[in-house]
Amino acid sequence: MKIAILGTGNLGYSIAMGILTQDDFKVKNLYLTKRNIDSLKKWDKLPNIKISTDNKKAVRFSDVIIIAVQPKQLQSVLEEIKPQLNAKRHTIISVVTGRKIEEIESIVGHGISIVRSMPNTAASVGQSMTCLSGNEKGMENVETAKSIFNSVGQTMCIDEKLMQAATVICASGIAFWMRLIRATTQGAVQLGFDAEEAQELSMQTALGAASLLIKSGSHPEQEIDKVTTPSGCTIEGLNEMEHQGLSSSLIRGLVTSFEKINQI
Ligand SMILES: NC(=O)C1=CN([C@@H]2O[C@H](COP(=O)(O)OP(=O)(O)OC[C@H]3O[C@@H](n4cnc5c(N)ncnc54)[C@H](OP(=O)(O)O)[C@@H]3O)[C@@H](O)[C@H]2O)C=CC1
Ligand SMILES: O=C(O)[C@@H]1CCC=N1
Repeated sequence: MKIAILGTGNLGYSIAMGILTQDDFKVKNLYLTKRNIDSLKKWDKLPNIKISTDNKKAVRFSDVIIIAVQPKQLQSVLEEIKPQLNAKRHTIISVVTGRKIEEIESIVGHGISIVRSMPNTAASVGQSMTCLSGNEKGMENVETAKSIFNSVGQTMCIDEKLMQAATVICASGIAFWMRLIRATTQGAVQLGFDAEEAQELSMQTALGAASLLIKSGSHPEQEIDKVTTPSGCTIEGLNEMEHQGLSSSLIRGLVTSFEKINQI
């Protein structure tokens, strides 16, 4: 597969990194663009990778076009590449926040296969959660998008109506979970661990909690019941966190983030 990433910034770079560092997924060519390519120079010598400022050339040399520019930059990039697009050959995968499939179609035309996707920066370490939806032609080719994003994590096909919510939960979610890990690290330091140890304890415990749910398929409360000894320290801490609004503040944060995303 020949893939172009137009706009290799934070997210585009994470996707490229994920694709390049896993073993099973074979990419014939990876064409990476941005306007200032200094930050990509170190990849220039790798085989099958092209670094360029030329979006049109990238499209001509690729089958799948991942667009990872800022929302305000999307229109001009689409207008720039439109003359190069071939409905029989190309699939556009947009990771751009808040830009609907119909907005992309209104610029490039209705015959083009379009997949709207929402990965996250954990793609760089093969652990993205990526939501996908597409126009009719895009859904015919959705296996192509799935194969790319399954190579850097897990995928879920969703109704496009849920894409904004998916952005908050999965993409912004990386930042939210980082803050939780940071806060538990700070708590561990206050309880006597040095900073490095504290972060290790916090990270591995977060990974353990997620892994328990993934592997057992159980509900979080079932796992909580196994940890909360009657009159013990866990329930005491948990209840204090809830008195201080832990669940409520998380849910309110998600809803506030969702309200903002609908203005982007
Ligand atoms: N960061 C994240 O975790 C997530 C981001 N998103 C969405 O992904 C998109 C990218 O986000 P993010 O990576 O954070 O943003 P960045 O600003 O880091 O990346 C955008 C990149 O696009 C490049 N660019 C701008 N204009 C052009 C152009 N005309 N041709 C080629 N490249 C161009 C910029 O580089 P240069 O200026 O050198 O051209 C920049 O590297 C956004 O729409 C964002 O909402 C979605 C999910 C998660
Ligand atoms: O913060 C943002 O707006 C983008 C969308 C999700 C992650 N970054």
